[in-house]
Amino acid sequence: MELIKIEIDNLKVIAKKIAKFKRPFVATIGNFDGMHLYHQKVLAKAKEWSQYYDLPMVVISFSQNIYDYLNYEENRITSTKQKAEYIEKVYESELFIEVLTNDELVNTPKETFLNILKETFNIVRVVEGADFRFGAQGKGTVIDLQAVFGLENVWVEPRANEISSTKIRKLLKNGDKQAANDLLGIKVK
Ligand SMILES: Cc1cc2nc3c(=O)[nH]c(=O)nc-3n(C[C@H](O)[C@H](O)[C@H](O)COP(=O)(O)O)c2cc1C
Ligand SMILES: Nc1ncnc2c1ncn2[C@@H]1O[C@H](COP(=O)(O)OP(=O)(O)OP(=O)(O)O)[C@@H](O)[C@H]1O
Repeated sequence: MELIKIEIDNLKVIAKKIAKFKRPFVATIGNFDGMHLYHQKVLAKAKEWSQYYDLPMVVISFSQNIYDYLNYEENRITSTKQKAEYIEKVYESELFIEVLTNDELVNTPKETFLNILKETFNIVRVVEGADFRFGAQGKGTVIDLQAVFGLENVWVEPRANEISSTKIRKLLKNGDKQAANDLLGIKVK
């Protein structure tokens, strides 16, 4: 698996780095902090589509959770290195992209982000949970993904409210490591 770190406003460099893959991608995008059970569900579906349609898989993540960036906080459970190792080992993804979280990313309108996914990354299928948000102020939703990629090319995993990275961070803050690790793919030591 290749790990590429990019900045969202450097499209020419991104295009150059992606060009060697030649074929369109199945993508999933998100923080995937901790790889909890529903992250695993989303990633497994992306893998399944990648195999079924014979397309390479790309996981797009961010150097920092945008919420943390905006609030000058650091609540990460898992490092990029741990995430990349897990995605390579368990899902054999061809590509892992880490987008630098900066003001340019946060202010990228949803239309621009969609255009980058389609034109620069050559993504044709996307897998996300129902509450996935993207673009400035988190205005983009899975409906926007469906409008651009086609209804049949976007898998929407129903939201299971009992599990989120936010809830797991709270468990860890309260010292309940066992309960957190029961939900996490990448265990906390
Ligand atoms: C280009 C881009 C810009 C974003 N801008 C914001 C933002 O301004 N405010 C915000 O709360 N979240 C923003 N988000 C983050 C999303 O709300 C979301 O946290 C992230 O994409 C992961 O998806 P999920 O946590 O909804 O599953 C942005 C995401 C992307 C990809
Ligand atoms: N409980 C869940 N049920 C279904 N899909 C989920 C669930 N949690 C995350 N996902 C999906 O996994 C992908 C990556 O999610 P991401 O890590 O960005 O957010 P998150 O786990 O909801 O984190 P947070 O709780 O910090 O918002 C997204 O498509 C998201 O919708």
